[in-house]
Amino acid sequence: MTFSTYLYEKLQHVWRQNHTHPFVQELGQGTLPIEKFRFYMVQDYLYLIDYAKLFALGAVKANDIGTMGKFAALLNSTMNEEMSLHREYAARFGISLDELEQAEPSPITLAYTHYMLHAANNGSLADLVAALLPCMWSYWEIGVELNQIPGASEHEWYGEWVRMYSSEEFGDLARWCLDLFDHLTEGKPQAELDRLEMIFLNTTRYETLFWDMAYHQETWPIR
Ligand SMILES: Cc1ncc(CO)c(N)n1
Repeated sequence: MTFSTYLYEKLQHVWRQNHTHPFVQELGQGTLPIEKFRFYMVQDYLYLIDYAKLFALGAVKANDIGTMGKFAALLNSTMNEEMSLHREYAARFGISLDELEQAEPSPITLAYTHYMLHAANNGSLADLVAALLPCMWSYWEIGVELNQIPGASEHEWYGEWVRMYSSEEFGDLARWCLDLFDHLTEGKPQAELDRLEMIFLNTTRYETLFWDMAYHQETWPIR
């Protein structure tokens, strides 16, 4: 069994909380209040800035030219495609570039991105990928699952989100990340696998906390 399959099966009870979260369910049903999605978009833009840095660090930590090139391509497509799509999508919700760039990260956004950057900066390439994998994999799975709800991909406001994350292009990225993780963890000592499992578990949990933060539009309780 690959390490990703092992983690996936072992952590299903945590993993599924992302799928069943009211934010995700209401997004798929098209009933999510627009202000909650608007709040999510701004925080997710801030998230993507640090997420892109993980790809840059992946290029630094890669041990072969092929992997290095792939991380460079991921950095480029996140910075110059996904984020510009995000800006256009945000504009439809009346969110200006200024608002996106001057927004303050919420406590959860800050904790999540800094946790990922800490794992990536201080660990091996496997640590970096363990931090990254739940984000990509769970968004892809959620995208595919929501895309099966009749009308979800054509929804006036949320259809674009569903189409983006259920796309073959996004699926290819998630699959590449999965294969890399399984390759990097093959035959690794148990102590290292245990550390990677903790990182994977924590970023899976942070995904749920991120949906929760958006659903409740949580900012700093202290201004
Ligand atoms: C919080 C979060 N996780 C994962 C993704 C997938 O890119 C995203 N855009 N935002």
